[in-house]
Order: sequence, then structure tokens, then C-alpha cells
Amino acid sequence: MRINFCSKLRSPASLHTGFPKLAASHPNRRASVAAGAREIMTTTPQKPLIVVGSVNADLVLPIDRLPKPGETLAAASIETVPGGKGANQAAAAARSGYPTFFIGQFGKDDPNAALLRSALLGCGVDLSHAQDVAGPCGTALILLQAGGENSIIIVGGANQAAWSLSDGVKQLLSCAGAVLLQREIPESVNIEVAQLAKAAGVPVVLDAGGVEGPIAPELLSCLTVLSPNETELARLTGLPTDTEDQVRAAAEQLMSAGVQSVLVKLGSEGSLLLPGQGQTAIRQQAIKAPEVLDTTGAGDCFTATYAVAVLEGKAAPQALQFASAAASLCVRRMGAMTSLPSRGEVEELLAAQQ
Ligand SMILES: Nc1ncnc2c1ncn2[C@@H]1O[C@H](COP(=O)(O)OP(=O)(O)OP(=O)(O)O)[C@@H](O)[C@H]1O
Repeated sequence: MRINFCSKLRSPASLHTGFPKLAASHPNRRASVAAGAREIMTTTPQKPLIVVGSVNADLVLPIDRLPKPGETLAAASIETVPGGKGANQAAAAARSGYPTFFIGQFGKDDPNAALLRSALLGCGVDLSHAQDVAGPCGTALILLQAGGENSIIIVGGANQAAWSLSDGVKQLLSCAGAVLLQREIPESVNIEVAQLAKAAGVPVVLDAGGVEGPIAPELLSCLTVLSPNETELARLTGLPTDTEDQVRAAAEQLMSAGVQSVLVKLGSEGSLLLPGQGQTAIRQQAIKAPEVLDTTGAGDCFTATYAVAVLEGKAAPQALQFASAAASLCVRRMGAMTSLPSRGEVEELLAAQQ
């Protein structure tokens, strides 16, 4: 069943999500906006997070080494697990207990589509606006070599097939709390979605992961938050990102290209948020994991839970802490979607930090 959220929710002008207002220059303004958002959240339904992006079947083959040209090797096993940055981020947001729609495309002739749908539904993601298209699902063949090195072959499949945004999706976008994008679907779709959201006053977050290469200026100019890791930041700007000062300078260059704020993921070193032009950067250390088992999907978990926390009215430092706790839990377990923590687990870890 498709729910008409717009009819149930306050207009964008009257619901103060933290995104655009966090850029306000007066420090008290941020606190009052966060408090105002919390007050509204207790009395009205939450505006949903809309994740538009990729969903992949990850076929994982453990091998001793890569085959040479012309050689045939045996893999010890084959496992199919749900993945794709869009799906991972939608799952992370929904596992945090926030109402989340995933707008993505499944290959209707692909038996893996059922597995992917069921994994997302199991995390609480609303798939009522997802599409089935001809051909295979997006698929990643992951050659997992002894020693932990990965070699990956991606089949774009349904993620890269033609997209057509229905009227229902357009309506949903116009009354969302925020829209979350990545770079594993055609850039033209991201541009269309971002422009629709921006026109409706809906914050747009882009995780820079996915395809390499420059981001179109018309997409950059729609972004409330751009979130690269340090490698993506270096590629996007052509600047070094080896030191914190260099990271800051590169992030500032992105802001001068039209992005409102930049959230850089620094792996085990944590993250750095530049909240807006002329505002002080906020540094968040990673929350140390007793044992790091698998960092796959940590970035997806971090970006999505940061978006959730801001939508819930948390001020930027608390939103960063929330996302760091979620990502820290994620690296303690194997897998991407399978390692995403629940809301309760995140809150328990945050409480233990105090
Ligand atoms: N070893 C770790 N211990 C604790 N937290 C971690 C660790 N690695 C990553 N994190 C958390 O996860 C966040 C995102 O990680 P990272 O910077 O590796 O993202 P990414 O490169 O986009 O990841 P991926 O592409 O694997 O999804 C970090 O900002 C940090 O909070």
C-alpha cells in the first residue's frame, strides 16, 4: 500500500529539520532549531527519509589467489549477500528506527531480487515505491583472496537500466524529511532527484561513494551535505588529504563549489564536519571497537545514521556521535547489511561512553 505522507505531515516550511538550519550562523539558533524539531517530532509523524540508489546481490567467492589468464581455479564456497550502497544506507536508517523508503530498481527476471527485497523488508525499509525492471539485478562478484584482499567485478544491471521517476515518487520526494543519494546509479537520476528535492526545500545528502569522477556542478549546487571518505575527497578535489589540515582545505574547496556542508569520513580516525561557510569545523573521533572484524559498509552506516540523527533534531556534535556509535558497532561484525546495528544497540553504546 502506498501511503500519502504529504497529507499527514506538516509542510516543509513548518517542520524544522536540522539540515538547512544547522548552517545558520548564530550558535543559539542551532540549539533552538534542534529543540523545536524534537518538540514537533513528539506531536507529528516523522517526515520519511528517502534513499534513492543502488541495490546489489554480492556474490562472495573465497579464493586462494586470482586466476591467471586462461586458468581455472576452484572457490571454496559461494555466498550471496545483499549489498549496494543505496540498499545498505536505507537498511542502516531503518534499523535506526527511522521511517525510510528505498527507491531503487530490482531485476525482475533475477532470482536474487527476492532475497534482496526480503533483506530490506527485514530491516524495516519501505519498498512500496521500488521498481522492477527487465534484466538482472545489480550484481557484484567479490573475489575474496586469502589475506583479506578483495577484487570486485560489478554488473550494473537494474541499477544502471533506464529510470523513470513516477508521480508517486516525485510526490514522496517533495514531502520528505531528507533525500539520501550515492553514486552507483546514473548521475542523471541523482541530478533529477536532487533538483526536485531542492525545489521543494528538502535537504539532499550525497555519499560520494560509487563511481569515480567529478560530480556534475548541477548536482553539487543542490547538496546540503556531501560526504566523501578521504580517498574520494582527494579524487574529487585533486588535493592531498594526508593530514587534517589538508582534509579541511579540500573540504573547503568543495564548499566553494556550492555544497552547503561537507562530512568527511576518516576510517578509524573518525570524521570531520564542515557545517557551513565560516563555521567552525567539528572533529569526531571514532569510537574504538574492541575488535575490528569487517569495515565493509561502515561508511554507508555512518552517512545514513548521521542523516537520521539530524532529521531527529540532534545538533551536529550529537549527530556525529550517534553515527560514530552505529559505525563502530558495524565494524565489529562481518558483512555490510548484516552488520548494521539496531537503535537499541547504538543507544546502549552511547550510554556506555558517558
Ligand atoms: N576501525 C574502526 N573502528 C571504529 N570505527 C570505525 C572504524 N573504521 C571506520 N569506523 C567508523 O566508520 C566511519 C566510516 O568509515 P570509513 O571512513 O571507513 O568509511 P568509507 O571509507 O566510506 O567505508 P566503506 O566504503 O567501507 O563503506 C568512520 O568515520 C568511523 O566513525
